[in-house]
Amino acid sequence: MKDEFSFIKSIIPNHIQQQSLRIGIGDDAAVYESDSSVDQVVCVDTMVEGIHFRKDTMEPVQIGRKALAINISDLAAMGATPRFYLTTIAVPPTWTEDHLREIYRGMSELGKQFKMDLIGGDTVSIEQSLVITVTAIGTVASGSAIKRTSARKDDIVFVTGPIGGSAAGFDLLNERTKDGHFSSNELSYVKMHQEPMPQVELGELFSQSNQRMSLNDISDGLSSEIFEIAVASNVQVILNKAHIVKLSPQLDVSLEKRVKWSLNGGEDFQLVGTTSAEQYEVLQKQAKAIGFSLFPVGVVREGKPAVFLDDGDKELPLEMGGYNHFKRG
Ligand SMILES: Nc1ncnc2c1ncn2[C@@H]1O[C@H](COP(=O)(O)OP(=O)(O)O)[C@@H](O)[C@H]1O
Ligand SMILES: Cc1ncc(C[n+]2csc(CCOP(=O)(O)OP(=O)(O)O)c2C)c(N)n1
Ligand SMILES: [Mg+2]
Ligand SMILES: [Mg+2]
Ligand SMILES: [Mg+2]
Repeated sequence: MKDEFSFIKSIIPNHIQQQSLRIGIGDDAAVYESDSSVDQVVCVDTMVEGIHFRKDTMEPVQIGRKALAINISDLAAMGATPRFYLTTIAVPPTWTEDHLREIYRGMSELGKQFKMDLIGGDTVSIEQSLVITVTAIGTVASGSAIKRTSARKDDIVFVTGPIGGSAAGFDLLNERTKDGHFSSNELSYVKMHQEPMPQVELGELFSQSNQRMSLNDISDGLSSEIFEIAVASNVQVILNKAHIVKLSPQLDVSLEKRVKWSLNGGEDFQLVGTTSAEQYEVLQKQAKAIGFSLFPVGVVREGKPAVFLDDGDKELPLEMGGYNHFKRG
């Protein structure tokens, strides 16, 4: 990158999507109108070269897209509608301005899909690895955000799509890199890793339903995300192994590996939630009406917070094997 200021100028969006924006990129801070009928929902997540992506696992356009997607996913997990985002980028000398523009193109394309405006950020230099931090802002009807604390005994535990696909794709990328040859089945998992799709429409459906439910998005792995719900709600969760196998990557590897990907792989960015059996049926119908589906993976019961895996014969306590930044092995 030759010049910070010309770079910033080059990434200013030409069009805005949100009518409430008063001041976007170009002043000391962004300003948007707020509305007392909604609650503001804000989150931030960072992606670091070497930890979340490498040049041989993802194209720059996919890195940008994913940096925004993982934040939109956190908004979806609260039931919010995405509105704005801010992007901070720390750039080492090994990344060209063309690469950076591709990163911003990835963000802008996904942003457009969800009617989000880029309203600010920061650009700095760094010695070694590229770091991208995105702050996302959304809104939800006042008092309707969906929390992790609302699981109750006898709830159904569900996910919104396949799980473990991102980890399977990452394994394939480690084996062959992004330029390797993949069958169309393999490529579908590689894409789950490189281009995860946040489940905004379902999040919105859940918050609009105004029913009791708990919700989380799957960044670290199903086992660890459902454990967070169990702890927050003070309940136990029993996951059904046969159900999880059905949602796991359909690749010619051992069943053990497929289950491990699904439980501990992470970066699926599907939603995991719990709600009463009655409400589950209603939500399933509403989800199908907008082209989505819910998949049952377990049940909630009373007890000291813990997660078990039921293999049909017995219940095994689940070791928390999801991704942990300070326990990578
Ligand atoms: N360094 C930090 N400083 C302040 N809050 C943090 C920090 N890291 C994480 N959090 C907060 O801790 C909670 C859990 O974070 P995290 O596990 O990263 O959530 P998620 O998986 O949804 O991104 C969130 O409320 C997040 O905002
Ligand atoms: C090069 C590389 N190594 C490892 C992974 C796997 N990985 C990195 S971070 C992560 C978990 C999710 O990231 P985190 O920063 O914990 O997101 P958050 O929980 O804050 O949403 C996983 C599975 C990857 N995507 N790329
Ligand atoms: Mg986070
Ligand atoms: Mg989350
Ligand atoms: Mg995490």
